Amino acid sequence: MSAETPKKPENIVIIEPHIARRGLLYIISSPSGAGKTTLARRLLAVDSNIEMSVSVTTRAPRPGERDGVDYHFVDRDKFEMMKSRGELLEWARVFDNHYGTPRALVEDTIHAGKDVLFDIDWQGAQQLSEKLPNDVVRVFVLPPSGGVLEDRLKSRAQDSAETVARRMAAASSEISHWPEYDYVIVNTELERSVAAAHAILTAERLKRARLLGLSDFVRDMQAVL
Ligand SMILES: Nc1ncnc2c1ncn2[C@@H]1O[C@H](COP(=O)(O)OP(=O)(O)OP(=O)(O)O)[C@@H](O)[C@H]1O
Ligand SMILES: Nc1nc2c(ncn2[C@@H]2O[C@H](COP(=O)(O)O)[C@@H](O)[C@H]2O)c(=O)[nH]1
Repeated sequence: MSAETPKKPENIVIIEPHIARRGLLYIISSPSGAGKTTLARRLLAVDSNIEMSVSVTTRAPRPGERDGVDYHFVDRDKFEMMKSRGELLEWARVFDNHYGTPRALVEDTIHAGKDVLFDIDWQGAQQLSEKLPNDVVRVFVLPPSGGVLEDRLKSRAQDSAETVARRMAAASSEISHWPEYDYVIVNTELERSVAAAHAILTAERLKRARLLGLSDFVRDMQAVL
């Protein structure tokens, strides 16, 4: 031990209580291009106890997108089959394509004691909120302005001019759903947005109603006081 390292007093025991907690479903929505995918990736990088829900979609892959990583790319028949078999927890048509959340990964992740992160639109957020009202945490991401939103869609350089125009035309209607969310992040500076998204996750994990093992923990403590 170096001279600078303070010595831990012998009579102090650091207790790290393991208190059982309900897993949460962390939903990020935004108008296309506001930055939710970027934010979601950064959140996964700073927190190892949350897993991404990889959606199925009938949309064609963008350059660089990988099947099974960014999405499960499926045709319309496969999508409909998954729907009819009850394999999707929620689904929606967005910009002429179909998107859905595979149920199995969400259930497996929750059972494994981890939280699940969703990059889904307002329709999906509504469906999950109806099915699991106590487990969802909903975050809406706004761009700093309409002009910045358009710049981001264009500078991403992965969609045609027509696609960018269609997404901009839908932006106002999508933004109108912000009051349905628990939190709103204006994504101006990415680092601040990542910090805000992580702060929300940390605080939501500490909510008393989610700490299933808290009563036992407190009772055991009181028993020896
Ligand atoms: N805070 C930020 N500052 C500058 N650029 C950003 C910021 N956040 C995201 N971007 C950039 O904006 C573009 C759009 O971001 P992203 O793809 O994450 O949006 P999205 O909301 O997931 O869009 P979509 O719904 O179409 O998938 C990307 O090029 C990304 O690098
Ligand atoms: N309801 C759902 N919406 C989803 C899902 N996966 C993605 N999305 C949303 O679709 C749009 C377009 O996404 P893009 O990758 O084509 O730009 C965007 O708002 C996503 O959040 C899903 O499983 N369910």
